[in-house]
Parts: sequence; structure tokens; C-alpha cells
Amino acid sequence: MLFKTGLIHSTKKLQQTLQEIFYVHQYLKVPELNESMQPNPLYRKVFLYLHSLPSIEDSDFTNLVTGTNQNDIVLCLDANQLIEDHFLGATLYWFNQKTEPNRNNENRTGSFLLKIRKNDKRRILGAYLRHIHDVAGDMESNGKRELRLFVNAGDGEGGVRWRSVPFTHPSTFETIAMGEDLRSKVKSDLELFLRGKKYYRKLGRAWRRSFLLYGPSGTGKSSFVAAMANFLGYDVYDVDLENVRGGDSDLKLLLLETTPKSIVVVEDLDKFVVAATTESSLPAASATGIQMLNIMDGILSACCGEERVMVFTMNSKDGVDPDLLRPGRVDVHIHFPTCDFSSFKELASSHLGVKEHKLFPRVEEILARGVSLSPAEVGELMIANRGSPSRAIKSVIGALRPDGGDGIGRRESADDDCDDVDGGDGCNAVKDFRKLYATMKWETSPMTYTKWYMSRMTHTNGRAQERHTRSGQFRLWQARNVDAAVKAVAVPPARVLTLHGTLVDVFTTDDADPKLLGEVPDGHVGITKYNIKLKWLRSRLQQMPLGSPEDAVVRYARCYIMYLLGGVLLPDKANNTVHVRYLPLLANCDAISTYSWDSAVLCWLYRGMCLVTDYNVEGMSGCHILLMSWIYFRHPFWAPDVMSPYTFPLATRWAGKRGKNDYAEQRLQRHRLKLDTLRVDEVIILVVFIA
Ligand SMILES: Nc1ncnc2c1ncn2[C@@H]1O[C@H](COP(=O)(O)OP(=O)(O)OP(=O)(O)O)[C@@H](O)[C@H]1O
Repeated sequence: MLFKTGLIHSTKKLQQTLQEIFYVHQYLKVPELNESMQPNPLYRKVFLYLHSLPSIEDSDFTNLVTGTNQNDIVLCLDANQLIEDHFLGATLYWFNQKTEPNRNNENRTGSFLLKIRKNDKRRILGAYLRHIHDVAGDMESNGKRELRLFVNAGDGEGGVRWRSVPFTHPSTFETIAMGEDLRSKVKSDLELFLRGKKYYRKLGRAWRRSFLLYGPSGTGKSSFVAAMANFLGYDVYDVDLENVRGGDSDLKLLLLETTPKSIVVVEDLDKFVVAATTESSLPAASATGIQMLNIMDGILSACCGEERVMVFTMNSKDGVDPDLLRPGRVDVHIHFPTCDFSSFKELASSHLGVKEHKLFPRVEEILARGVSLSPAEVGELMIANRGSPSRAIKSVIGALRPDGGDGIGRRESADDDCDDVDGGDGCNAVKDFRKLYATMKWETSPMTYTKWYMSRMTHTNGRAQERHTRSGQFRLWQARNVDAAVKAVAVPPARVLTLHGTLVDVFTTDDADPKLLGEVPDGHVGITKYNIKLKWLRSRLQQMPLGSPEDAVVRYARCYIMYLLGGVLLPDKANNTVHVRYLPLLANCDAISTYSWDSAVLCWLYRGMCLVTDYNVEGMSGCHILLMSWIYFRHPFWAPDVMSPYTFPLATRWAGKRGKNDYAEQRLQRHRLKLDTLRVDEVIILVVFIA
């Protein structure tokens, strides 16, 4: 048997050697990257072509992967596999070569090796390459080309600056509320651009078009970019200027490495350009922002700008030198306003399937007063209430209610008073939305909240806090009685408190201290009989009379601690009430510092994190600030840049700092990519010694 196998093997070898001698094969290589480390477009074409061949099924080893459509299963040639093709009577062999990855498992590039007989080469090679070109071109124009999103997350090591993931954003011009006029203008502009190769040549201009999208956050700028990519069938290169560490030259190299048929996006350009025009010592990224616009009408733009669309997004053009945005640099300016009535109707039609509704006139009337929400906010309210159009529209009306104050004031009052507008369900929807939206904007919202909390609580209640800090009654973080505090969050209320009747009884029937918080919160008792509204606590704290006696200050301190517990340390998902189960723990001021509040906060946060792992759970309870500061400390690449030294509390370092402001889908992709490629040295591990 062994003898037989050996014989077959030797015969095959002999046959191969004879073939080499008599047929004289030649090898042609199509590398993935060219000499200047740019992607080689031919490689992509060959890739598409080979994956369209039926003979891929005969390859010894193929991978099964999900296609662009979730239901498609696609065969994908594995590394170092051979595939056979026939063309005009000749047999050709393609070998899928992959280089070994470097030590970080990165930069694994590949090439296709074509083995062809010398005679055949002279006869068919030209026609064969044209054939590959045509087939791949057809596949691309039929939408079979997989779009990719590139981010400049690479450090340039091994020459790789761009990393990519498949681009699967589902946005189209039809899904964006933008007015029919603008939609058709943009579409015909892009169609003209697609057909404009000869025209641009004739004019002696680079075949490229540049757009400036400006408007407040959440008005659809990033979705518009995604819609453009899907419409044109172009890849997206997302330039993060903060990652362009090598200044101008790095930026130029980055742009040179983009491929034709792509959209190059620079988001939030105003952040860089305005800083650059107002500050004397420019941060590197700001200087790069200006350079980016300068490149637009320079020589480089003609060399690396063929068949490309450049898109810049800004929140506002105010403060940006108009010269930087003049025609030639930026061809088309598109304004993205907050939601007006026609956008609202478009959103209602797409999100709720209603074209007319009896509540529309009310929405129109409120919007006409100049009150507005971003389409993102309106859309989310509609998604959260999609089961009932009336409820959805009511919740939009609730969120739109003006109070004449600033943005934050408006939101707060709408939140607290929404029962008056739309009853229980709508109110929950508004809150759900806010929670959900806050979770989506998780890079910034807890920090904004910290800032708000610090400014409100520290300034308005400094007196109470200071007194109690001095008298040692307020040392929450040094407490050690783990059991009581953990039980307080983990055990159902009835077992911690023996409650009879309503919350009002708790304030009036405790013999030791009949009014723990000083008075019955009349008309402010929360959604359930066991909850106190944070709004009531807040308004009470703001009214503490000057020169109050010691026992009154103690009651105010209790309100303050309850407010801290419900608002910051142990919040539930809704985050607008606090449960009375904590109140008995505050009855004896001397005992407060003996509870292990730190364990309780962690326990409550872990519980919230566990619950939110369920796909259907949208909001999360627990101390988000703690979680965020943990993430920012351990993974500094996620944290906004701060130069200030550490202060206490540590989380306030990031108060008011904005994270990267790209759209949710892109942000998710970026985070996933970053997590996938996370290296040990990018995580800060604190070693704690316990004596
Ligand atoms: N005009 C709109 N029509 C439909 N949906 C919209 C519109 N504007 C925003 N949205 C929705 O809101 C969400 C956020 O939008 P997007 O990220 O595109 O806004 P943006 O203007 O880029 O915000 P930012 O400046 O904060 O990045 C997306 O899910 C998008 O679908």
C-alpha cells in the first residue's frame, strides 16, 4: 500500500517536472499593495473575478463567510490555495499568496500569483486581463462590490495607515428627511459627477467634488455621507485629524493612499479650524485641519483626487474664515437644520407610516414658535413609540414643550412635567428615549451629567455639604458596614422597611424622627408610592433658608444624600426618582458613615450591567460616571484629551469634554475595530497592594 502511494506521488512529481521543462510556465504577480504601499486596484479586480469563478468550489480549502446580504453565504478562497481558470483554450492557475503577519498579527498582506504557459501568455494575456477587468467592473456596477469603511487607525508601521471593515450602513437618500427638492438636486449632482470624467478632463480639473455639510448635531450629516457612499457605490475614508500625528506630510501620505471611487470624510472640521484661527499656538490637529482645506486646491488634490468625493462636516460655519471654504476648495455647501414641520412629516411617514394625523397641527404650531429638536431626537422618540403613532407624536410634543429657558432647562422641564402633556405612557417613552439616547451618546453624557451635578450641587449646597464634612457625618466613602448598605440595594423594599400604606406614612409614622426629610413632599410623591421625585429633593435643597438650626441642616443633608443616591450613586434606569428604602439608613446621622456605600454602589452598578446584557433591555441603571471613568482610565485611547492634573473626584477631569463626534454607526465600528486590535500596552492596569 505504502509502495503504491509513493509510486503515485513520484509519478505526479515527474509529470510536473516534465511540464516545467516542456511547457515552460511563467509567473505573474498581482500584489495587494503597490510599491508606495497604496492598495493596488488590480488586486481588488482579480479578487472579485476569482470569487466569481465556479472552480472556487473545487479548491482544497475555502472559507464560508456571510455576504453583504445577511442571508448570503459566500465562498472565499483561503490563503495559499490554488484555483484553476480556462480562457480561450488555455488553462491558468491562480495562487492566493499571503505573507506572514508581523508580531502584532497585523499587516498581513497578500498577492495573487498567476501561472501561465509561455505560449499561452503571448496569445491570450492581454485579452484575459481585459476580461478580468470587464467582469469585475460589471460586478462592481451591479452592486456586488463590497464597500469598505477605512479609518486611519494604523500607526504607519509596515506602511499601513488605513484599516478597514466592510461598510454596511443602510442609509439612503430616501431614508433621510431632507426635503424632496434638496434630495433630487443632490442626486442629480452626483449622477452628473459619476458621468463627468471626460468633462472634468476637458476643463483640466481633477475629477472630484467636495461638499460641506453643516448644521447642529443629530441633523443627519453623517447619515448623508453614508447615503452618498451607497448611492455612488464608493468606499468611505474617514479621516480622524487627531490621529494624523505627523502633521502635513502624514496627511498628504494618507490622502495619497486613498483609492479612486471613494468618499474622503473629515468630520467636525470646525473644531479644528476655529481653534486654529483663534489660538496663537496651534494644536497639531488644528493646523492639519487648515492644511486639509489648503490641499483641496493644491497640486496634490489633482494627483490624489481623481474620482473622489470629499466631504467636510461642521456644526456651524461661524468663526471659520470664509476664504477656507471658497469654491474650488469646497464646491457645494448643504445646510442641515433642526427638525422643521416638513422634516417632521417625512419622519412620521417613514418611522410611523402616517402621512396625516390629528395632532400634526399642534406640532406645526409648536415648531412655528421656533422650538425645535434635532431629527435624531424626533426619530428616536418615534422609534421608541412605533407601536402607537398617537403616543409617538404626543411624546414629540412633550419633548418640544418650550419653557423659555436654555437647552438644558428645556429638557429638564419637559422631562419632569411630561405627565401633564401625554399621560403615563408617553412620559415613559420620553424618559426611555432620553436614557436610550444617553446610552448611545455614552462617550459624553455621563460627563456632562457630572459637570451639571458638580456645578449645581457644589455651589447651591456648599454650605450644607461643608458643615457635614467638617462634623465627620458625611464620609460616605470610608464606611465599612458592608451588609447594611448592600442589603439596601439588593433586598426588596418591603424587607428593609416595613411599610404600611403610602410613602407619606414613612414621613409621619417614624416615632424616632417623625419627618426625616423635614416635611411631607405633598403633590410630589413619585410615580409609585415608594419613590421620591428627584425634582422635589432638588427644589427643596435650593430653598434652604439661611441660618437654619442644626436639626434643619441635618434634614437638608438627608435630602442631599437621598438626591446623591438617586441621582448619581445608585440611580435606577429612569433616573428621576429615588426609592425610600435608603431613608431609614439615614435616620441616625452617626451611623451613615458606617455603611459601606462604595460596595453598594459597585453592587448596584454590576447588577445594572448584568441586566443590560439582555438584548431587549435598553436603559442601564447604576453609576454611569464610575463606569465611564473606569473606561477612560484603563483605556486612555477612548478618553477625551485633557491636560489638567488629577483632582477629586477623578471623574470630573473629563467633565464637559466631548468625545469624538462621529455618527453612532461609525463610532461603533471604530470602537469594535479598536477593541479587536487592542494591545496589552494600551490598557492601564493599576496594581493595588492591600496591607
Ligand atoms: N434628517 C434625518 N432624517 C432621518 N434620520 C435622521 C436625520 N437626521 C438624523 N437622523 C438620525 O439620527 C441619528 C444621528 O444622525 P447623524 O449621526 O447622521 O447626525 P449628525 O448630524 O452627523 O450628528 P453629529 O454631528 O453629532 O455627528 C441617525 O441614526 C440618523 O438616522
